[in-house]
Amino acid sequence: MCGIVGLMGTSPVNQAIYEALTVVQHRGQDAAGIMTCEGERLFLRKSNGLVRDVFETRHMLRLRGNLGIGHCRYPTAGSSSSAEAQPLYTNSPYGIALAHNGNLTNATELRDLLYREDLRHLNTDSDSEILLNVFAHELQQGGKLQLSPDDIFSAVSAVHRRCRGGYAAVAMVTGYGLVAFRDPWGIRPLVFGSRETEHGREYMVASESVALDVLGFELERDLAPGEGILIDMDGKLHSRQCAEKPTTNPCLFEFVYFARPDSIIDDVSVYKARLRMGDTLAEKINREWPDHDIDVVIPIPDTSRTAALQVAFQLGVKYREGFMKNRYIGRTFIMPGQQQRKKSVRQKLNAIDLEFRGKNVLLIDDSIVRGTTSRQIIQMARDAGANNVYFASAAPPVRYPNVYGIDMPAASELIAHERNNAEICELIGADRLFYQELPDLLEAIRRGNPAIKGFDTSVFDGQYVTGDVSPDYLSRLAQERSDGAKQEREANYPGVIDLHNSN
Ligand SMILES: O=P(O)(O)OC[C@H]1O[C@H](OP(=O)(O)OP(=O)(O)O)[C@H](O)[C@@H]1O
Ligand SMILES: NC(=O)CC[C@H](N)C(=O)O
Ligand SMILES: [Mg+2]
Repeated sequence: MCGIVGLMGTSPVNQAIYEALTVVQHRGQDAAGIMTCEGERLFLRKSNGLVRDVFETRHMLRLRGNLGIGHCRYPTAGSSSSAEAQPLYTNSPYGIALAHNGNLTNATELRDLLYREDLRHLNTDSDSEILLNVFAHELQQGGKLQLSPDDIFSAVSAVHRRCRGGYAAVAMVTGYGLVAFRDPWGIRPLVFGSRETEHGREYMVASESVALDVLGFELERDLAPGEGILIDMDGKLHSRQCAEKPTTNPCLFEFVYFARPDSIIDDVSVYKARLRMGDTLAEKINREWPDHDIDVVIPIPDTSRTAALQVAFQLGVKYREGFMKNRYIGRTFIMPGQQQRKKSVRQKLNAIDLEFRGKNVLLIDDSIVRGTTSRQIIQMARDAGANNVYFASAAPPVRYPNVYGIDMPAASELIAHERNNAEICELIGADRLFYQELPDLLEAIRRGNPAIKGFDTSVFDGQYVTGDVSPDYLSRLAQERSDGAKQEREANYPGVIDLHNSN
């Protein structure tokens, strides 16, 4: 998914950006980067790895200035090369750096136009480098030595006209300030907030509100779909709706899995939405199986815990933490290869036998995607002596690829693709399987903010809100980015030598 952060401060921002990145680390574990700006100079450190591993003291000392942006990456395009870690930089015009969460669906066409018409050079296969260069080209079109906020917002409008897909972005324009914008469909989340200091007001932009909380910033609001904001070098906030017909379609998977429960997205508390997912899931179980024989409800840590708690409560059954999580193993779903994901589930979770022995257990997970977790966990529950193992997912079956920032490019890798409940149940080895209904999931989220009319429901129903995702596009994507294709590409990849990086 990727986590992004931007900060316009009144004192050096390096440490605050680092801390904010550790708070959005759950969105991307593969690479991290920070770029800061002091006067005319930009400073960059980025590399593969977790935030805590990428930045050593010597790097932090070099990241000078009161303005900066940061990124932690979960790749959905290009390669895993550290050259594609973000922020990305282009010198012309003005010196611009950008960090992006999401995925462009018209990257191929844009790449071609950037070469042929805009005469721009791209050095990586990253779609984020494309987004950066479209923004840079559009800023250059103004041809001004001195930029005004209007010029910056016109460039954001042009980005919206040219780009399709999911994108939330933070950028620095050297000499002008911090810019942030959100795609006109409102797929990817982006919030901003501020805090008062003795030297004036500071602004922070982030993928999730939890980053603002932890850093002591007050959440002002979400960026509206299509909106652009600029915090200029005097610390003044400017904002503008830059899209012609914006709509709000937040990604359902943020609420199901990606976001931290203590975040608020589009005015919906993720925590409360997950509790409501638990309520409706329990209702369904009760409806379909009123005389159930479930002895205990057990969550699969971490993300399912909030929903599981409420399932147990509504069913009137005990809630027990039967699986312990190794706190030093990250999220398995966002790991890059299937082998690593599979191995990490066992390393990450271990059963407490006494909670399983001789019991009928209902395991709850937030979602079943490839089935990597559920298959192994059900076997572990059996090995621990469970009598019957039932399984329930707080999300509906995931049947279609994601093209907006989640690395699920191939339908064939999804366990629910072209399979019915009975077939999935058998494949994961459960005695019974329950899925949340899509209308119930929508309602669980919408109850937090009835003004949200639409959602990006694509992984559940194959409807893509940007309107440009054809069967042809999906089959090309599957060919290029399936686990097998990725493995082969990375093995034969010559690598990109990074132009602007230091060790
Ligand atoms: O069917 P799968 O392909 O296994 O994907 C779904 C699982 O992956 C995620 O867990 P993850 O370990 O990534 O993170 P978590 O600790 O936040 O639950 C999610 O919470 C499910 O448990
Ligand atoms: N998950 C994301 O937001 C990925 C951002 C971008 N497409 C990349 O691959 O780096
Ligand atoms: Mg999980």
